[in-house]
Amino acid sequence: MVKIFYDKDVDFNAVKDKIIAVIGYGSQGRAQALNMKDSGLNVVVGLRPNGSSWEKAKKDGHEVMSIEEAAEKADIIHILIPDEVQPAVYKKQIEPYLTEGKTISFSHGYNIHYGFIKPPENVNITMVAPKSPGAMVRKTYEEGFGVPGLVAVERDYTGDALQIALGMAKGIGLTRVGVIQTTFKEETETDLFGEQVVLCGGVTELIKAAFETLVEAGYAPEMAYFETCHELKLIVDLIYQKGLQGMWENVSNTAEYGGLTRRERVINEESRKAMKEILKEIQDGRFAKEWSLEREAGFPHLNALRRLEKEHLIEKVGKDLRKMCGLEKE
Ligand SMILES: NC(=O)C1=CN([C@@H]2O[C@H](COP(=O)(O)OP(=O)(O)OC[C@H]3O[C@@H](n4cnc5c(N)ncnc54)[C@H](OP(=O)(O)O)[C@@H]3O)[C@@H](O)[C@H]2O)C=CC1
Ligand SMILES: CC[C@](O)(C(C)=O)C(=O)O
Ligand SMILES: [Mg+2]
Ligand SMILES: [Mg+2]
Repeated sequence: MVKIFYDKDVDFNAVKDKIIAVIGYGSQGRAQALNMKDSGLNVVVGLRPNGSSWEKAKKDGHEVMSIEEAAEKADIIHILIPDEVQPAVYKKQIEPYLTEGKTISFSHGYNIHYGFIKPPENVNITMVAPKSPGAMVRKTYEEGFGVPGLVAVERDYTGDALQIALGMAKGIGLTRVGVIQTTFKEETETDLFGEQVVLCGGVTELIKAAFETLVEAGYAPEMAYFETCHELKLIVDLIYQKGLQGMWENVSNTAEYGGLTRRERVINEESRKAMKEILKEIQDGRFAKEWSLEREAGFPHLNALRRLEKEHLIEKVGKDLRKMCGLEKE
């Protein structure tokens, strides 16, 4: 049984007198720093002085300083820069200031789990991870609610590491919805699997394959776009709000029968085997090693794949149709 924490289970005692340095001001950094500050916590933001985030964070009213200064000043150093740059920034700009009893905190277990960051023995290692992109973390907080989240403790040096992680989770607004206690290993492996197989990898390839099938068969790309991409949101919203059952109840009986009888021809034993292989690569560290090598080489594969994705017909058609629907400007 998972343990879930709500607002009523958590207080700010472990964090209220501490300085929390949010390192990075991107998707998660901005949302989490603003939410914790608005919740009354002592937040400073650590950034590289020549980067574009500096002015943004200043404009949002934060006390902004270099990463080294923030790491030195803070009791809790919450690292919210991209996973692939964290090890180098940590080693040079954070580790020298990570003194006894401090807490190093993450929103993804990746670098700790795969050993790319190895903090000293005399600090806490914690995780507070919203289960949502940053924009939603901020938007729902401002609306008085929040998004669900995870907390984990990899090392409890001070004896109150869980209370520190939970205090931060409350400040971010996550305990308004519910925060599950997990481990760095479980969060890392399930997060990577989810984004590779369903959320980012699986769904985009499914959309593209279905779009290409219709276009190759002579159907208008605009029709193909609406059918294989645009309407997906409506279906996902139904599943999100009412579960699979609620979705089936809301589509036509024809769609229900066709979907239930055909889906295993698309996602079948072969796909399940591929999912198991992908999970194995995540579990045994092959994916992490590949991603590190890709970064060291200057992202050649990622850049080529980005270019191909950008040039796909679905992107050109989609842009025009999203403009038509008032979803995208310019
Ligand atoms: N994106 C999401 O919604 C989610 C992310 N996470 C996790 O949260 C963490 C942060 O991810 P995310 O918010 O996407 O990150 P972003 O890519 O949005 O981070 C951008 C920030 O990192 C700074 N930055 C980038 N490179 C460097 C560098 N070399 N040195 C110093 N600062 C740098 C940028 O500063 P500058 O302006 O100076 O370039 C900017 O402030 C990751 O661990 C991720 O896995 C977890 C859940 C969801
Ligand atoms: C789904 C992608 C994600 O895992 C996320 C927003 O949770 C990420 O790494 O960005
Ligand atoms: Mg995720
Ligand atoms: Mg992720």
